[in-house]
Order: sequence, then structure tokens, then C-alpha cells
Amino acid sequence: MSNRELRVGLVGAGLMGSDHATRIHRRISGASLVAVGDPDLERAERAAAGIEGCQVETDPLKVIEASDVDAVVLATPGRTHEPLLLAAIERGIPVLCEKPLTPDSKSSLRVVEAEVAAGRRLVQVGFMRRFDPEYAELKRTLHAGALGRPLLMHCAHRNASAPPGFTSQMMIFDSVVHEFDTTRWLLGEEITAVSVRHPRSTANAPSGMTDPQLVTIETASGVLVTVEIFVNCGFGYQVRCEAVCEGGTAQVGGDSGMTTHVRGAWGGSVAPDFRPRFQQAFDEELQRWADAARAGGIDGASAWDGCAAAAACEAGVAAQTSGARTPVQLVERPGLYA
Ligand SMILES: NC(=O)c1ccc[n+]([C@@H]2O[C@H](COP(=O)([O-])OP(=O)(O)OC[C@H]3O[C@@H](n4cnc5c(N)ncnc54)[C@H](O)[C@@H]3O)[C@@H](O)[C@H]2O)c1
Ligand SMILES: O[C@H]1[C@H](O)[C@@H](O)[C@H](O)[C@@H](O)[C@H]1O
Repeated sequence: MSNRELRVGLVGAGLMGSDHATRIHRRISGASLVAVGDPDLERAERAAAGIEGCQVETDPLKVIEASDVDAVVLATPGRTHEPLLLAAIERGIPVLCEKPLTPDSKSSLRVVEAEVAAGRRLVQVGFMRRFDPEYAELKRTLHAGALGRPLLMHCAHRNASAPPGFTSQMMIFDSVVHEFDTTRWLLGEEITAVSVRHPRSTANAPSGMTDPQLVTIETASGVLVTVEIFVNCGFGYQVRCEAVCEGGTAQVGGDSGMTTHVRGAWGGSVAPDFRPRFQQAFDEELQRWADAARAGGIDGASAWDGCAAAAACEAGVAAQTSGARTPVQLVERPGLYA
């Protein structure tokens, strides 16, 4: 397999899936898109348009089970991931699953158990910040040790507006799930407890949602991480993280790029959403996943990482309503992920 192109099937052709379709077809090497599955036929057809020989299905299982599909990219909503992941594991093919692995820890654990039973890592979770050059540099800097031990991290995660149907719980398991993963990945330790506080809400929040929310994450060694999650901030997409260490600080996600001076004002621009902000990270993620899949492995967050993030999300969702500091319940890490 390592000498020939990876034949990829895409399941879910919405915002993220169609972006990945273009990426597989045009921006990465060693892989081609051979099938797209979405219950919405028009979306599937649009994603496959112009790609010679790319078949279109309305039944996602037909893509996962197609004999000419070597690997799958899963870009359906998180609540639909479990059965699709289990089907890919059953068939023994690699799958890049968009975050979250699943929205709750019980279903995430079932995915981990299926992979453990299969005896090999097939699932990679699409935590793309791990491939962002700024985040990668922050990780290298923290691990090099010149700043001393990390004590605190301050994160801001802002979206211009939440899509219809987005709930308060999704602010945790669909959005803050990124900070749960980056915390574990940057610091190399588990999350032990989560608290959530609610400041005065923006009038732009739909009914039933208070927005923004302030999440506090505690880690095993006692680092505290604050996350402002604000999904209807109105002005654009902004993701920041500042690590405060014994000997200094390091920050990523600040304003950079071109600034202009025009009509008596100066300034730059803010990305409208995750696609331009993390394009380089997504490209790198897909390239490294495809290379690893051809070699029979994964190169990124594992199903275990997705499961640990889901356990933190579950504590976060409970903390949202109780107002209490909520410990994270995480099972022991299976040997497959040592
Ligand atoms: N990494 C990131 O920054 C990032 C950004 C956006 C979305 N995502 C993730 O990507 C996934 C998709 O999000 P989106 O914004 O593209 O959603 P979307 O609603 O735009 O698209 C989802 C698509 O999945 C299809 N679908 C629904 N159920 C299905 C099923 N059972 N089988 C096959 N297709 C099904 C829908 O018809 C739709 O076309 C989610 O897991 C989301 O969290 C990740
Ligand atoms: O699915 C999206 C995506 O993961 C974005 O990166 C995040 O900023 C949004 O909050 C989330 O809803």
C-alpha cells in the first residue's frame, strides 16, 4: 500500500467536509478522493464535482464499505460519529474523524474498546491545532524548558456566530473540546477537574444559551487554564493562548499579518472563521494523516486522546448547570495507547 495512492472516502460533505474534499483533491499528495457520502445528495455531488471517477452515495456506510476505499475522512456532526467509526474499525481501515471523537465519554470509550479489540490504532481525531505552526512552536518552547514550569494558561476562543441549533452544551463538547485537547497536548498531563462560570450574556445569544462562558480547567500537576468561550462575538474568529511560566510567558494567536493605514485609520483584518485561520494546520494534518495511513499508522491525536477530551467535556457540561467544580472521571489508559 505505501507505494500507491491512498484512495479516500469522505463521509459528510458540509462546511468542513467540502473543505477537506478540496484539500484532498488539490492540496495534498499521495491521496485521491474516490467517494463522497452524504444523505444530502446535492452536497455530496457538489463536493465530488470535477473529481474524475469520484462516486457519490447518500448512504454513508456504502462509502466506508466500498472495496476501493482504503481510508475514510469523517466530517459529519459529532453525534453521528460512533456508528460510522465502529464500521470503519470493523473493516480495519484508517479513519480521520473530525473532532469531537463523540460528544460523551461512554460512546468515546466504546470506540476505544473497539480499537483495542482490533489491536491497532486506526482512528485519528481531527484536533488540527496540533498542526498549527504557532501552537507547535508553543509546545516546543514549553518543552525546551527555558521559560520554566507552566503555572497558568489563559485561552480565548471566539467565533463570529454559532450555527443554527448550536446549544450551550455544544460550547463545551464542540468548541472547548479544542482547549481540552491543547491543554493535554501542550502540558503532557491529564485534566482533573472543570468549572464553568457565566458572566452577563450578549444579547446576540439565542434563547437557552448564555454566551460567553468562562471555563476553568485544572490539571494533574496543578496548572490552571482559563478559557473564554464566546461563540457569538460578532466580529470574527479568534483563538489565543498564553502560557504563564515561572520564568516568562509565551503567547500564540495574537494579531499578525498585514496592517494597512487608510482613511485616517490603521489596522489589519480578523479571519471570518476557522478555515482561513487554520488552513495551514488542516493541510498539514491531512498530509500527515494520509502519509501515516499509507504506512499503516496514525500521526496525530488518537482515539484515546479523543476519549480523554470527551471525559473532560462531560465534566464541563455537568459543571455548566451545577455551577460546581466537577472532577473528571477517566478510566485507565489501555496499553495500546502507551
Ligand atoms: N476542526 C475544526 O475546526 C472544525 C470546524 C468545523 C467543523 N468541524 C467538525 O466537522 C464535523 C462536521 O461539521 P460541519 O461544520 O461541516 O457540519 P455541517 O452541518 O456543515 O455538515 C455536516 C454534513 O454531514 C451530513 N450528515 C449528517 N448526518 C450524517 C450521517 N449520519 N452520515 C453522513 N453524513 C451525514 C449533513 O448532511 C451535512 O452535509 C463536526 O464533527 C464538527 O465538529 C471541525
Ligand atoms: O466546529 C467548530 C470548530 O471546531 C471550530 O474550530 C470552533 O472554533 C468552533 O467553536 C466549533 O463549533
